[in-house]
Amino acid sequence: MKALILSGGHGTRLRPLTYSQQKQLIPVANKPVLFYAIEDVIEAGIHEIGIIVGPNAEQVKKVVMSREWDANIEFIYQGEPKGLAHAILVARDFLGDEDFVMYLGDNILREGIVRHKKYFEENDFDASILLQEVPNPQQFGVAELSEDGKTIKRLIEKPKVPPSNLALVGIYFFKPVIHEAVRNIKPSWRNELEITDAIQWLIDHGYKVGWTKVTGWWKDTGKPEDILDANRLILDDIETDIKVNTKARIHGRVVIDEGTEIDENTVIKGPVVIGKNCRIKNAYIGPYTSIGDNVVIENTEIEDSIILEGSEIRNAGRIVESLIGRGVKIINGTAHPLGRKLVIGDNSRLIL
Ligand SMILES: Cc1cn([C@H]2C[C@H](O)[C@@H](COP(=O)(O)OP(=O)(O)O[C@H]3O[C@H](CO)[C@@H](O)[C@H](O)[C@H]3O)O2)c(=O)[nH]c1=O
Repeated sequence: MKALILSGGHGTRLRPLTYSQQKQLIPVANKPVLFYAIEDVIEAGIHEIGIIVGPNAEQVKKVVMSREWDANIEFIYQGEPKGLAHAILVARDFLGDEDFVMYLGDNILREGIVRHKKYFEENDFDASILLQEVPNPQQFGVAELSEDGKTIKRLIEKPKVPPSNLALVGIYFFKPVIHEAVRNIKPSWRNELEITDAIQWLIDHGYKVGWTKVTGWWKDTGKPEDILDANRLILDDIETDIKVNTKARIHGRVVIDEGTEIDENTVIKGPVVIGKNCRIKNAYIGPYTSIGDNVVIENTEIEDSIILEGSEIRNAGRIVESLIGRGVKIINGTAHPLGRKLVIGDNSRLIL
């Protein structure tokens, strides 16, 4: 089996962060979202991975190749994001005539895919999808099951009136017949070749489509709230690992990487992850916070937030539920004229 991981698209719902970086590279608990997908497929014994790349192809390649993987990784250029089924079209040569798992690079699934892969393989399905009950099915592909709940009757992409609350998770298993399906569907109202339509084509043509239910948590990290939520869920599982000497007062599970200096006036209450070479002074770092490499924090309280690498936060009061990009400066200055002095990117959100 091969894997096709999707890391293209524009990530419009995550602007301004996605003006400068591909959305699947945003770190959750200091690890790019995309890495969780790569780790899951390798854990399931798949070592041939194709990664679909789009507008920021070079950036994705650089970040992925900065680490060693127990897999051959090929990058497949999609260009404009014309839909999930379009990604399969452009990956045709890479996929050949093998079964494959398609994994959306912005999805994180706590339990991984081992159990789901086994179910697909043991039941000789032509395709198998993963479903989870959600409170907001309008925002996903939704499945309607047969009366006995055994088979899938219909799949609809982002329905206004959902026939159920069973959302399609962004992980799909396919036999090569999917190539015929993606060649035979037409673009949707949003002008994309939808994977839900391709799977519906399989159902309509008598192919066997199975499904498994996700038991642990699953997150589509398409929006800032989702990234913060994924961060909380991942941090819930971390183990303490402090690689430096510090006199800071530390409670709960905390990870601190090499080269980071934290003074004795700082209080850290886990779960918290702090990267390399940070400087933290007279601060409070509260639960569910992830701090990237080379961050400076002084005289500030931060809780339930993600701070990306190279940012500097001084005398900034209390920061909560925030997603702060790379190289950001938040400083409470004393120079006249006093007041908020802002240099903010397009589509930023400030709640003061
Ligand atoms: C359209 C498109 C997307 N992508 C990447 C970007 C994202 O990492 C990922 C998902 O794309 P999005 O456009 O965000 O898809 P989204 O609206 O969340 O919906 C998809 O993912 C949902 C689950 O997350 C499913 O419930 C939906 O049925 C499915 O259509 O695939 C590509 O690499 N190429 C593309 O052409």
